[in-house]
Amino acid sequence: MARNTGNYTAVYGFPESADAARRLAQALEIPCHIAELHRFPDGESLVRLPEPVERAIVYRSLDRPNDKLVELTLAASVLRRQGATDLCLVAPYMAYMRQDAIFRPGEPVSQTVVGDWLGRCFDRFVCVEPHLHRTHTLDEVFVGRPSAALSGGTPIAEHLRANGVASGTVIVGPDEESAPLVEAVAGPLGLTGIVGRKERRGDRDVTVALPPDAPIHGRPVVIVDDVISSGETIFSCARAARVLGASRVQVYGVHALFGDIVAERFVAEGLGSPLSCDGVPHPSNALSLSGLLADAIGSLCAP
Ligand SMILES: O=P(O)(O)OC[C@H]1O[C@@H](O)[C@H](O)[C@@H]1O
Repeated sequence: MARNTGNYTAVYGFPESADAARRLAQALEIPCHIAELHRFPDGESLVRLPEPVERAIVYRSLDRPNDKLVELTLAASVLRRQGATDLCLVAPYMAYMRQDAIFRPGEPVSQTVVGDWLGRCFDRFVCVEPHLHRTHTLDEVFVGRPSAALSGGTPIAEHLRANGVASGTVIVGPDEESAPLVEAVAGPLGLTGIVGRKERRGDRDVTVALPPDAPIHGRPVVIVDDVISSGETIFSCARAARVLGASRVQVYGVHALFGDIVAERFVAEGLGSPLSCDGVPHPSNALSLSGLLADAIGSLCAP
């Protein structure tokens, strides 16, 4: 049976994530066009999207977001001018979600600012693990716009199943906020899931404590988290798992935001390479989100 495309007739991608945009278009069986980007010597961007359609999916994650936000705004403007009546932004990684409150006087609520901004450009939104903590749903971010916040747990559970996960494996999340992801991985596989307690004192100053009675001794541990950035959360969590006697530690991060120096730390910490989803292009990408995203687009636009 043909997949429900939500009546969207094309996916528009951007050069840095062209392959993932094409995979989504392929899953939906619709064409994919890649935007032409030009960077002027003064740093301004120009976006060209020559193929007009009425209902368009725009695919782009907002890692390293500042230029991308402007370019998405320009892209939406081009598509509207060319007659688009419905624009769905598929941004597997949505930026500025972590500043969802004023933590110190004088700060903005960046999540609200960016939500309002993109809500003026796009009609619908699909994101994966959008770091909704104090804000509980994407409806509060993109007010009045239909949206879907997808769990990265399904592709991780599928990957573990396909690779023959050992029955005694324990799925570990570093903090209470990772509990839904842990459950989405452990539940379908019938595995035990536990979460730790994280204390963050600075960007790279993090300690994760696991419950001392966690049933980890002699068992393989899989740590799962929504984002890996400095890696400190994972490193601390992995150390805690080893102190409790984990027989081996494997790591999955939904969104890999780290560079080479952090990748080397993974090796130095004896963790091997973490695996990530392809929402943010990264050498650790091993899990495709295309099927999950394609299914969500159909449901988001179901009559
Ligand atoms: O510790 P690093 O990798 O810098 O940051 C990632 C962590 O910080 C949190 O916001 C994320 O949910 C994740 O647990």
